Amino acid sequence: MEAARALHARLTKPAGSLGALEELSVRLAGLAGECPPPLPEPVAVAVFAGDHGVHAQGVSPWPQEVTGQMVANFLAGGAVVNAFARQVGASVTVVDVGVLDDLGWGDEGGGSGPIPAPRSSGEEQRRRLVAAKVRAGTRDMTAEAALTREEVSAALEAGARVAFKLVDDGARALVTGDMGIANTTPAAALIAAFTGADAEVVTGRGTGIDDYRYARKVAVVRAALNLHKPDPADPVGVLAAVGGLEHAAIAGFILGGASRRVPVILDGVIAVSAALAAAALAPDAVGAMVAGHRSAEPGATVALAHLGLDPLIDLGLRLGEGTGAVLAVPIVASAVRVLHEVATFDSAGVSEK
Ligand SMILES: Cc1cc2ncn([C@H]3O[C@H](COP(=O)(O)O)[C@@H](O)[C@H]3O)c2cc1C
Ligand SMILES: O=C(O)c1cccnc1
Repeated sequence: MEAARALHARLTKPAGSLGALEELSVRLAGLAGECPPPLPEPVAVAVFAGDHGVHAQGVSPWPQEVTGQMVANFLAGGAVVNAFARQVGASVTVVDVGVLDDLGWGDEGGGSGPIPAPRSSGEEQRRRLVAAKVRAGTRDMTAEAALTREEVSAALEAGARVAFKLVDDGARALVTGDMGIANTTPAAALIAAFTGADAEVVTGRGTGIDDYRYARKVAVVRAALNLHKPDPADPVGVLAAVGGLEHAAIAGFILGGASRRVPVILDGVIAVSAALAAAALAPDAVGAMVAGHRSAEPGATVALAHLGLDPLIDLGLRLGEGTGAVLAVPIVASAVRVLHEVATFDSAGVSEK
């Protein structure tokens, strides 16, 4: 990091003129342990999918089968995250850690299902399904713990395994994605549990709900927290009480990437709620996290502040899937490219002030 700061001071630009990109490139040099750090490419997006027992409480206007249907859409290349990933040349891996439907591809574990025919886009995209279902959806956290500790461990390990495989296959930046109808509810509960913020402050409208349903959602988050009183010093216990399988898997994915010293670009509120769990398990993992964007969900801002991360972009997105994080990829790559390619005052013969 010292070497990166010293190099920045010699590049042909006023010191500090690249704002947040300078500190980002310094952090990435620290993560890699070398200056300049490797360019963060190729990029691999992993979309973790799961369903939620708390859906029964009326917290989302969408039917649960949309989760499995969207998995098929990701594999066909037709979701927003596919379009954005094509724009930056990223692969898309879909990981079933907890979808209610069996997706028709069996769950023998580790295999990859048949990929539907690509949509008619000229650009190629590597897409793959990883079958790693821990359980067909969580339990309703307002009645009992959403998961057992063993199920949380299995999901954490599934996420870490995906990170290892993607890095072994060459990825030099990982992007978190999520799909799971009702998953903004456990995300809010996780953020409240880890930061101590009130349920009302961290709960948002998710896919878009009216005032009646919103009041109900806040009450559901509050009821789950009151029932389980999760201890933030026990992150596996917090994930078991009020988490989701995709939340736990994303936490494992972050830890897997961090342990390989590869940057993990975080998407929206589901990702940052999972990042709080990852940070509670291994505080050093924050060094590998890059906050891709600020989700419109209020809990995301609370979680980012707790992690001490500033988001790179703020476009009012509230979709998930990894979309906001994929949009940040060119910014992360540009920050690193500066350290590789920009001339110094000496080499370019530019006068200093
Ligand atoms: C068609 C569709 C595509 C999506 N892609 C991401 N989400 C996002 O919305 C869901 C969370 O919002 P809530 O908690 O309000 O249910 C998650 O599946 C999330 O990934 C989608 C939602 C829908 C309906
Ligand atoms: O920020 C997100 O990831 C998000 C927001 C709303 C709905 N689904 C996801």
